[in-house]
Amino acid sequence: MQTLGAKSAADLDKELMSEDGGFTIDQLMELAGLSVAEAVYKVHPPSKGKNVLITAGPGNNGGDGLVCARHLHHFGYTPRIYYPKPTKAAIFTGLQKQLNHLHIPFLTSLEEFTSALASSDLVIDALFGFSFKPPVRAPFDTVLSAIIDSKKPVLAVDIPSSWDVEGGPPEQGQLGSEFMPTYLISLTAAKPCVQWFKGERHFIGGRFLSADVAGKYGLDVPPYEGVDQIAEVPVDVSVEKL
Ligand SMILES: NC(=O)C1=CN([C@@H]2O[C@H](COP(=O)(O)OP(=O)(O)OC[C@H]3O[C@@H](n4cnc5c(N)ncnc54)[C@H](O)[C@@H]3O)[C@@H](O)[C@H]2O)[C@@H](O)CC1
Ligand SMILES: [K+]
Repeated sequence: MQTLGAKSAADLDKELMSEDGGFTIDQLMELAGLSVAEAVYKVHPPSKGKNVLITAGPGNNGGDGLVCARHLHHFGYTPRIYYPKPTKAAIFTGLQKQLNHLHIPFLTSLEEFTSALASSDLVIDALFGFSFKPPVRAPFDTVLSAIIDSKKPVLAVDIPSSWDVEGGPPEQGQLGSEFMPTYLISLTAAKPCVQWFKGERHFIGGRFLSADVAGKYGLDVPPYEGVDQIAEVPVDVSVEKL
C-alpha cells in the first residue's frame, strides 16, 4: 500500500489549500468528518447500538470528530462529545454551535466522560492526528488511558492517537504503546504508521483528490463505490512510503 510520509502529507495539504489548489480547511474538515461518519455506519450501523462517544482533541483531528458527530446525529445515532480543550478559532466555535443546535451533549467533566464511556457502544478517537508530539499531556493522558482500559471498540481518525505518523506506536511502557483501535480511517491517504495497525478494518477517506494530484504524489486511488466517500482496504499489508 502506498502511504504518505509526513513531508509528502504536508506538501499535499499545502498544495490542496494553495490559491491554485482551491480547497479551504473547512471543506477538507467537512469531507474528513463525513468520511468518519460513513466509516462508523459501515462498522457499526445504528442497529448495533446508537451510543457513540466522540473524544475530540484540540487540533484539526478533533475538528474532524466534531463534524463526524453532526453527521452521526443525522444518521440516527446518539452522539456525545468529550472536548476538554475547545479551540477558539471560528471553524471550531461554528461547529460547536451547530452541535448545540442539534442538542448533542458536550460532556463537561472527566466524571461525565467516564460514565459516558461505560455506556457507549463505540468510541471515536479524534484526539490527535499527524501533528501529535509525544508524550500525551493532561488531560488527554487520562482520556486515552480510560479508552484503552475500557476495551470498547474504537474507530481511530486518521492516526491512532499517541502514534507517530511514520514511527507508529510509542515505545513499550509509554502511554499508547498498547493502543490498538479496532477500526481505522485514514484521511486523504494512508500514512506509514498503518503498517502497525492490526485492528479489524481499515478505510481510506479521500474521494476528493483529483487524478492529477493523486498521480503527482504516486497515490493509488482506492476502489470507491457508489456514492461512498470511503473505501475499505486490506489490513496487514506491506507499506511503501511516498
Ligand atoms: N489538510 C489538513 O491539514 C487536514 C487535516 N485534517 C485532520 O487534522 C489532523 C491534523 O491536525 P492538526 O495539524 O491540527 O493537529 P492534530 O489534531 O494532529 O494535533 C495537534 C494538536 O494537539 C496538540 N498536541 C500535540 N501533541 C500533544 C501532546 N503530546 N499532548 C497534548 N496535546 C498535544 C497540539 O497542541 C495541537 O493543538 C489530521 O490528522 C486530520 O485528522 C482534516 O481536518 C482534513 C484536512
Ligand atoms: K486520532
